[in-house]
Amino acid sequence: MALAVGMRVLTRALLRPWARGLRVAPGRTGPAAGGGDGMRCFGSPRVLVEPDPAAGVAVVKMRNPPVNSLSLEFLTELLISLEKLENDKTFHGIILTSDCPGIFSAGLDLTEMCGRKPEHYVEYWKAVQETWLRFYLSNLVVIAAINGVSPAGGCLLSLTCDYRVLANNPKYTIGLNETLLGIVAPFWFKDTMVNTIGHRATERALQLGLLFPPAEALRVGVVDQVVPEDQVQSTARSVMAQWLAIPDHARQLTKTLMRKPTADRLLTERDADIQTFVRFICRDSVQKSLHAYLEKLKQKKG
Ligand SMILES: CC/C=C\C/C=C\CCCC/C=C/C(=O)SCCNC(=O)CCNC(=O)[C@H](O)C(C)(C)COP(=O)(O)OP(=O)(O)OC[C@H]1O[C@@H](n2cnc3c(N)ncnc32)[C@H](O)[C@@H]1OP(=O)(O)O
Repeated sequence: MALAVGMRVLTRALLRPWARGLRVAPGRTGPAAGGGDGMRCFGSPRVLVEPDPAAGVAVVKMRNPPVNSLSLEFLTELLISLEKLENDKTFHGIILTSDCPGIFSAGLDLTEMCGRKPEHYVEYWKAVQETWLRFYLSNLVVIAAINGVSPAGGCLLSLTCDYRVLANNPKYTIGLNETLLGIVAPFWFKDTMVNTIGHRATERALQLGLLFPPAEALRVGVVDQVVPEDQVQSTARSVMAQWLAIPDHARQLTKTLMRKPTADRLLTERDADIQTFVRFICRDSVQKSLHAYLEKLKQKKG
């Protein structure tokens, strides 16, 4: 039932004008294309997929410049790429990384949550929920190669992965910083963090809106490994090999066993969660905070 609802959201998204023609954008043969067996890079305007069929792995590169903010279009393209890879028996794992220098993802797109109509907020929030559910419950091994800063929704996306490798650069902070924007991380953001670093550490991190630099992120457990910047991709590949050596069915069932209770909570409260989001985001005080935050980002330049 829940899956059917998810499929409807995805199908509806695919029917949107901007989503048409996104299914395959054939490109150059990928550098990681498995010894020239002819499998090409594919993807969409904002998501580049570099397949390595020999290894059963695809590198999914987010390229929604300037900051990989998770707009409705971008989330839809990410979902389409994920679905395509999941439906292709060649692939057992994906490495999620960024094509935008210094930025993994700036999180949810603030312009999707500012000055729009309630119907838009409903549509956007459904896409955010769907992305979390799909990545969190994916049967594939998903490894985040975090090669840039990763606040809020960017951090959440990495937390849906099975393993996180972060580049050792003090600028590459990661965390759920929603309170700094005057907004609140929803319960499933919080649950995902609790499952990763525990209750007390989450309580502190979320209330203070902490963005952890690499050493701190490793200490608290937000990431699993911190490596020199030029070793992020190779480390993600070695870790992937280790995970793919485990019998797939046993690993998948264990993942489901660990994650399903958390996902079920959102699945059973999905509509209520949308209503809560829309009510919250429509508040004057919240809109003011978000506008002020966006303005601050813009003024930073000048
Ligand atoms: C009871 C409660 C129940 C329910 C809760 C309901 C609702 C709340 C839930 C909402 C959950 C929200 C999750 C989020 O993810 S919110 C987004 C959080 N993100 C951030 O705080 C990051 C903001 N960005 C930055 O800090 C910097 O941009 C960054 C990423 C460090 C990069 O810095 P830099 O390279 O210097 O680039 P600029 O800052 O100059 O940015 C370039 C350009 O991008 C625009 N931009 C940046 N971030 C975003 C964004 N997240 N969304 C949209 N646009 C963004 C920025 O404004 C610049 O635009 P310009 O036009 O000036 O070029």
